[in-house]
Amino acid sequence: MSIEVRNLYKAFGKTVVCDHLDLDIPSGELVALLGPSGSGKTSLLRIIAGLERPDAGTVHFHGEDATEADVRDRKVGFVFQHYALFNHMTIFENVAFGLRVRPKATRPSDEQIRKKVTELLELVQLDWIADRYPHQLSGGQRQRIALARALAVEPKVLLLDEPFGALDAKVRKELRRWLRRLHDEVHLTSVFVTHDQDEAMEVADRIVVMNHGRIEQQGTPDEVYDHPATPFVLQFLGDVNLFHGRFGHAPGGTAAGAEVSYVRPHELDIVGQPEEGALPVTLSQTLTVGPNTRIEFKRQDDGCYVDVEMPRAEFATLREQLQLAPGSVAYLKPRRVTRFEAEAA
Ligand SMILES: Nc1ncnc2c1ncn2[C@@H]1O[C@H](COP(=O)(O)OP(=O)(O)OP(=O)(O)O)[C@@H](O)[C@H]1O
Repeated sequence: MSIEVRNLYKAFGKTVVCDHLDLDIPSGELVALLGPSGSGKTSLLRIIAGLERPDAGTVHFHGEDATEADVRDRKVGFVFQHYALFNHMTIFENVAFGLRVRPKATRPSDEQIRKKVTELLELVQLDWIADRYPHQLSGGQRQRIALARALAVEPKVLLLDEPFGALDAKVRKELRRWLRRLHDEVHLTSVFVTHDQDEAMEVADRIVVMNHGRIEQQGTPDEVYDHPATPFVLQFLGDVNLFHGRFGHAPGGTAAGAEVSYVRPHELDIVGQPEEGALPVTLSQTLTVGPNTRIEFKRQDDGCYVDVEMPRAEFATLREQLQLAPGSVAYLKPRRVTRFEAEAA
């Protein structure tokens, strides 16, 4: 089921959380609402869910106006950050719950419920813990059960609010991949809220970047990363070095002064000799984390720091070749520069 949001407006007192938003979510897509804390992601999700009323604007589900529809009639499934499983019920009964509380006329038989719950537990690969209780499960397992429970009532839309937010980094990573695979099997229109750009990039078909209640940009992960529409999107999606004016030129020139140049740390080459367009710098320190080394340089013109990142083996070779150590002089050449007008930055 597709979702169409039109001219949506919502404010809490003076805080505008949805500032005349338009958004189209095609049927079957997995969309991430990505933005910093307070940008309005959760409010938008709650309005789509029917848990919150907009002040103005509409939400359509597959062309039908659902703005005034009750949350129960919207056929949405929810998964929240804090898994709200019933502790006194087995995992099986937790997943079966939504089916068992249906009115008699639409309630499936015990046999149908058994079949459905078993299928869902297999889908989330936890059929072997059906008889356990929530406290006997890990956080990651509980979130998978929360997802199975949301899917049990066959929602037309799945809404997830920071579903992995309470889990540690390793489990989070596993569950991202797992959610992606699950979505490829089920193809349910899904919207998930996250403030983690890696999570959005890895999981979503499309990313909607939000800031101050507005949509800054939407597109595939590659589109928003490679062609950021605004300095905010560029900076939110990963580390970046900022240079006033044209890269490699001192700020203050007429045309150059009106621009800001951005270069990501992994898009800078280190060379040993001065070259046209290369920035003279002094090595300050290096830091190796996992497979990459981050090298911090100080610009010779204005003393600002510039970060470069590269695979650790590559840096080890380069360090040998150029005899790099703290205090060494080197030159930085960008492989790619993104420029915005200074006012936009
Ligand atoms: N019920 C409410 N009453 C008053 N203010 C609210 C309410 N809900 C949200 N807000 C405010 O609206 C702003 C946007 O909140 P929202 O939860 O939508 O942002 P978010 O992008 O999801 O942020 P986070 O990642 O921190 O949850 C925040 O400043 C928040 O304090």
